[in-house]
Amino acid sequence: MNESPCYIKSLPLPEKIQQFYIDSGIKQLYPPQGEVVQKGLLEGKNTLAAIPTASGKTLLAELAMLKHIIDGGKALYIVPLIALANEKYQRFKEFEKFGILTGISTGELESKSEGLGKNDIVVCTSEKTDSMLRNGTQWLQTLSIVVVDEVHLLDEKSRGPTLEIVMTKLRKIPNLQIVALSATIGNTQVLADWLKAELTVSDWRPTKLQEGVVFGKSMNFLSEDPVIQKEIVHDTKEPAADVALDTIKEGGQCLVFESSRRTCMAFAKRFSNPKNREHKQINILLSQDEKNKLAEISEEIEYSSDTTESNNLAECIRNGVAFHHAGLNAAQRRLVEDGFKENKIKVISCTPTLAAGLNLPARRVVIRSFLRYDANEGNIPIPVLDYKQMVGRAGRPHLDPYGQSLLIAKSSDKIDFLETKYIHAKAEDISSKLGSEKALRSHILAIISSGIATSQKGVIDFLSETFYAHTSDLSYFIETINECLYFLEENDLIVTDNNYLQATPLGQLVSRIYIDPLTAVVIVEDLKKASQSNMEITAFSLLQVICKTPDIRTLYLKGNEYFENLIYADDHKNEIINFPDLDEISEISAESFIESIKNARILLDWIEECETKEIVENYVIGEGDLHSLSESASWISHAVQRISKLKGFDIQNIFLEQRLKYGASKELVSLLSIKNIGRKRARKLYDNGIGSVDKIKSTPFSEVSKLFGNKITIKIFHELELPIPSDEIDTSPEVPENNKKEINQQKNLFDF
Ligand SMILES: Nc1ncnc2c1ncn2[C@@H]1O[C@H](COP(=O)(O)OP(=O)(O)OP(=O)(O)O)[C@@H](O)[C@H]1O
Repeated sequence: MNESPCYIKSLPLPEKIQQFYIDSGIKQLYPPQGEVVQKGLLEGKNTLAAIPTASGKTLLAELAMLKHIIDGGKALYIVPLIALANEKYQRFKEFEKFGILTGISTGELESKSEGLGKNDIVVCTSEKTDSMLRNGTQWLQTLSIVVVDEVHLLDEKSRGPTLEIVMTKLRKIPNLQIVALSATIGNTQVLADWLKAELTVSDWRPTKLQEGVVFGKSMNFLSEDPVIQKEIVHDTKEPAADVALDTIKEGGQCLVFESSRRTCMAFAKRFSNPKNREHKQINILLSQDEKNKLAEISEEIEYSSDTTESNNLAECIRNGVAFHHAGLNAAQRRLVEDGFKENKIKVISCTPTLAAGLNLPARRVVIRSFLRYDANEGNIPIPVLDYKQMVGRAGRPHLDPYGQSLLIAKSSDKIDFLETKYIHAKAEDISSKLGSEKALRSHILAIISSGIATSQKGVIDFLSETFYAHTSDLSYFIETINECLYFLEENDLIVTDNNYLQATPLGQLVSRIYIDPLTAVVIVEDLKKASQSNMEITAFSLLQVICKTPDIRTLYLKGNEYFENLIYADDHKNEIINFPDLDEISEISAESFIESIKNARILLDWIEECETKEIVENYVIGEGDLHSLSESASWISHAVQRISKLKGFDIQNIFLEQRLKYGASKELVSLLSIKNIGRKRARKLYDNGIGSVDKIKSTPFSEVSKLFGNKITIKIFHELELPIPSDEIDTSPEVPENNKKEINQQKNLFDF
């Protein structure tokens, strides 16, 4: 391979684009980037780049996409997470100055999103891409390049199969170039063979990474030859805290990875307790200016919510350490991430979700425990791939001379173990997770519904092109495919006529609205039963059906919640459509029934306008949990409505979809259609006799502004195209306090 440097100036791109990169400090490509270009990235060749975090994968994608667009093509950039989609979208929007348009879509799983096609680059999650493919979105067929970010996530049980199917479908577009970006994994060559791609594997990084183990008062960087040892000056009796303090002292930032939410918050709390040594020492290390900046973030966190967890987070940040996990609401997560990016927050105690993609580099990364809890297997060691993703966050390009990562050894004999198990270990092979019936049934229905396959052979032929088929035994696969076809036919989702397969109207709907066929089966069964009986269907009845479906990631039962919810279920027997005989069913089924009761109760409280603080504290859940539960329930309630209509069930519309989205009662639904009105403002309007959009239209500006102040009222009047008295414009008093909280609340809800 040619080792000579590859300059931006030498790339086949217009001068103004070359200059854009040079002005941003990128004059020449990093060696692995150069290798990828040399192997044909800009000549349209399929490419698999398996190179470490922060070594410039995004730049490769940009160069390839720009080349296509200059030549009249169109690009799709697929990401695994919404947060990552936003990050990439913001970046690609910088190309607007060259007349290159970027669009983003992460939600609305039933829409064709034809409007997105006007863009040159579209950033989407794999689920959104799959839904557009199912709905026959035309512009997808005009793509000339697809970039798949974090392609190693093919290995992930919940989302990998969708990514795999999306890639298999997209590969059928003629002359499409696929650029797949991956972390370093074991079987890159196998993946490259599947993609018919040129492969570049490298462990080169722009900033060197020293990987080590802490034992006692000593940091031992074992990846170095000779091994580098460094004594830790601080002494809090907590090695991870000592390393964090040492990092701050050196002017750096530190990420501390914990294995659970509980330990993640506990670590941050120890730092924030004025009685503890950690806090005393961090207090000395931070300057007054730094403390002021932390206090500002802390105030914003307090503003974003009034839950105890939010107050705890605010308190921790005020005292120098943040925590970050999926239970936080979206505004809080963003405040912590931005605070860290801006170098205001020096230490984040986090769960591994933070390592999954977002560009949050730190001088040091500490992994406090290499164990992770698994519901089936108990505490198990994390995979090397996850370890590499976490430690890969260490070292900020252009800012740090090197990055350092540290595992904690609790005893001296663990040092060798950790060295072999992680530091010198190669990441595992990835494997397809498409082989299960759960993963396959939804995609098989979609293939049939969209006409990709019209026979069993057609289904098998299509699936023979997947990564699963490329790497596994087909006979077992075919058996599972046949079981799925049987399931779909049994449940009226497909029909077979002389070997000709066709989706029924129900099957077509299920595929388009993007739900698991089993979800549809549960809904149909329960709605049928309900419509045949005389029972009164309440919001709780439908919420319980929704919470039984496999598309809802329910919140688990804790402690003695089983019995408490069993009693509740018994008291509300009349409202439950399908009350199983708990003595006759398995323990697991009984538990999941009771779990559906708990989750339905949470959602009922939400749509009955209980305060968020009250809900999260009563059920001991995070705000983020509540929002993702209500978001997914809102999506399934849409499915309930559509299926009910299609099948002609006589179920009264109780507006669950909108109510779940905003957490509001039925009488507020019409007000919630206005952009700046959420649950609290709608309630205020309603209680003041302004209970509908028409009523707002007939209410004087001054009356509405008494409730919300001028600024918000102007926004509402603007949206409704109502005249605003000229003397009211911009003489506004500030928005009342709880309304500000509501703004954040709404933002969060749309953010998942
Ligand atoms: N050839 C280069 N010369 C100088 N800086 C570069 C070069 N390539 C990329 N960078 C810079 O390095 C940083 C990391 O690059 P980038 O975000 O593309 O990495 P990545 O591999 O996509 O990271 P991650 O896996 O974390 O998403 C960015 O600030 C980028 O501008």
